[in-house]
Amino acid sequence: MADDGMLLNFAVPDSGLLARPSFKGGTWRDRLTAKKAAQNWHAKATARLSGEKVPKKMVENATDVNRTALGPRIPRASPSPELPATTEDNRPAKRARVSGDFRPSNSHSAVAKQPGERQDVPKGGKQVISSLFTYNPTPTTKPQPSQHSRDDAAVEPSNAPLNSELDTFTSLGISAPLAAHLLNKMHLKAPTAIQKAAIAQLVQDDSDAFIQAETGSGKTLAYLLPIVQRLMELSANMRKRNMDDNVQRTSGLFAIIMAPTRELSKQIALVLEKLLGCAHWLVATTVIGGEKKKSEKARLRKGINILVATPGRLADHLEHTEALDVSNVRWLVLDEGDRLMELGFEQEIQKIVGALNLRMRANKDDKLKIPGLPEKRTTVLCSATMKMDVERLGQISLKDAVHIRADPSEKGPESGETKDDRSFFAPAQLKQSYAVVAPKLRLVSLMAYLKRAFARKGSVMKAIVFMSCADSVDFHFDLLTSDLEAGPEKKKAVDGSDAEEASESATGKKPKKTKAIPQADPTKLTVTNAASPILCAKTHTVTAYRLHGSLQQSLRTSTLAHFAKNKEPSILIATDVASRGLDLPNVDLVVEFDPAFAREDHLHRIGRTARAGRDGRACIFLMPGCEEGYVEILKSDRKDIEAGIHISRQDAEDILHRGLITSGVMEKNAYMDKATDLQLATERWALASPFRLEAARRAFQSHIRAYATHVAEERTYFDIKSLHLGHLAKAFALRERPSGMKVPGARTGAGRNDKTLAKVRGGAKVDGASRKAEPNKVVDLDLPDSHDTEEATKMRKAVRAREKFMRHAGMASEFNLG
Ligand SMILES: Nc1ncnc2c1ncn2[C@@H]1O[C@H](COP(=O)(O)OP(=O)(O)OP(=O)(O)O)[C@@H](O)[C@H]1O
Repeated sequence: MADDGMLLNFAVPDSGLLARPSFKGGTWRDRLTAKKAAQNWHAKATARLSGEKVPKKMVENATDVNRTALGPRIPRASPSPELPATTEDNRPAKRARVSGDFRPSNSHSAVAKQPGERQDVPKGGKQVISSLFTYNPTPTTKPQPSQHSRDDAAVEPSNAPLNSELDTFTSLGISAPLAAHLLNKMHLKAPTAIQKAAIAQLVQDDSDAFIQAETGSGKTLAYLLPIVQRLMELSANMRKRNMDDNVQRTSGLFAIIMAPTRELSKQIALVLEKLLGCAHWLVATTVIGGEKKKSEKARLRKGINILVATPGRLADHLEHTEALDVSNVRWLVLDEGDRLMELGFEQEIQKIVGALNLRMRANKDDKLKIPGLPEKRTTVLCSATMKMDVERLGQISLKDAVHIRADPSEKGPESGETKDDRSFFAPAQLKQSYAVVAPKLRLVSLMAYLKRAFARKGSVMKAIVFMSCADSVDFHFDLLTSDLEAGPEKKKAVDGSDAEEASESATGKKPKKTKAIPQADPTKLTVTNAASPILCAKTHTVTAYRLHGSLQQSLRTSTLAHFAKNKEPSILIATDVASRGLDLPNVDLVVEFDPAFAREDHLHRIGRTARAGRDGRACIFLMPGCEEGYVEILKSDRKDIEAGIHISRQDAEDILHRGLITSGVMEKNAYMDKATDLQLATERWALASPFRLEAARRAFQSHIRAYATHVAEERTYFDIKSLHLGHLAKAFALRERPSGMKVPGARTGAGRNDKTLAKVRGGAKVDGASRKAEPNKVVDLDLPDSHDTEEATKMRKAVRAREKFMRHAGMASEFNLG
């Protein structure tokens, strides 16, 4: 609104217009914005009064500043005594506009009703439209100038293949045909450091082994290659003795590889299949659940030599499938041992190890049938960490194990450092950064960050964004794959369509123009990939994918396969179901939008990039305040932090500016307008459909619950009582007060009701004057008691709480227990 009309009413004192008003209260940014607005207004008024033409830019600036200051938070100039006040100027500064009608009366507002827009506001529901840039907590830490001075060239990758001519697969005892197959078919020239150590040991020795190495260092081949090599030797032995031609599928089951999730098992099976290309007489299969047991049984009956399994399903088959003969098993691998324990597979593993021991003893004569079959079984345990539960797993499964590490000079259990999981580091070449972003700015900052990342084709091919819960993944996926500018009548073509249609759009084919179905739920779980209009650039499209445990297994598998194969820029929004062991090619960037529940999870997440010596970037979003302390954890990720490697920092302003202001613009604060517009567009988008609104509320609530499940020792950084729920709601495009939020069909747990959020805060009112939480009140979320001192108890409780949270949030199958 132009101010011109109002100025006509002003009486101008002789002294000329204006003793400059003073600006008090708010942050320096608020005061600066208000001061600029007043300066513009002052210059304009003076020009008008002296009959000069007002430059157009000045008018725009004044309007822009007002718009940015949408919310009433901008401290108004104290009315000058010389200034006859208008009604507008006399209006007391309000913190936020709260009204039954969610439309602000302010005509400057960018929230004016859009044509065709639905106003899905609950009857009598309060809407809060506040400015994005006011009342934000200020960061407690400042960036160090040196934090931006990382010398990339000096960093040697820590998980790359070795480059000495002496380090070849054959020099480690791998046969020439297998080494040739590795080179010609799998394009692997030299082993990585962990492969060198593990292959040399396992090819010639039958001792048990504990393999510990960082992410992306090639652990899978480190244990698969020796097994395949030894089985090929068995075959050669049989040929020599003129027995059968080779080892046949009916010769027996020789190796079992256990992994905690179905995805990981499938991935291992794929690598194994490639490896067996040079020994086609060896047969491998998987038993991992999610498939009919009958067909698994049929495969087992036909005979297999190597089995990849999840513990639950394997234990089941051992009990119920007669055809599964494990008397010849001489290699047992427990991959991701710490995860196996975390997910509560201890009992199953105990059962399996017990059954293997029993049947091996009972069938000792069988080895005569297969000359060269080792007397004893070799058990290999792989884990990134050496936590107490891994020790327990070692006790169950290993005997006199050799500790294999990439760098043998590192200290191990023999040095008495068994419980030190600080021996698990991020790859040296991984560039880490953190973004300090206030809760209200989180959503727009994420979009700006991703926009910038994908702006230039090729700068980022693939990115993974980690979120804390499935509901949040669904909400963000839906948002990123929607056209925020289009009204509901121009709904995205993939809304309401099935997965195949979505896949087509992802493969570059034109999306089918399906008719918008008004009642179709756009959040429905059959669509797991679609183009992301907000991230697409003129030169390329960006496809967004979602992945979490509430999706059907078949959909999860196809989504991962699709993401892995996609040669165009793409982004996977996922829960921790994608954090462990998954080897997705060309992931250049990992964004931890919600920090992980524990340091190890965080290391596994960022380990999805910078694999096998390749470059990679990772960025974690932290909120100002106690979360900034998490930087200490980030520093502990790095072995090389003392060597001058820095973790760079970005603030929300940088992110918004870089992501939203493209061409050589202009005013310093233009990003505020853009961010405000974007935020308002997301809010309108959420309001336009009851499904979206519900999904946004559900995502918000699940996010808060997930927030409460950080492991006890990290809860100083993630203190749920310090969360500003009202601000955080804005990051889910919500205009409602969290206290009154109702989610029909929310995945609530037993005994939970709509007051959950208030309870999270220790019974304090969520909004309004009594916002402060009562510090000593116990958080009522069925969470672990934070007063425990014993580490083991803490960990167990945290895991139990997390499992409980998942159950309550309807994510029981998050990890696909096999
Ligand atoms: N010798 C090698 N040379 C080049 N690339 C390799 C080599 N060995 C493995 N790789 C590649 O490295 C990547 C990571 O391998 P793998 O998944 O086995 O790592 P990992 O150590 O198990 O990682 P995580 O701990 O994340 O599970 C794979 O893409 C694999 O093909």
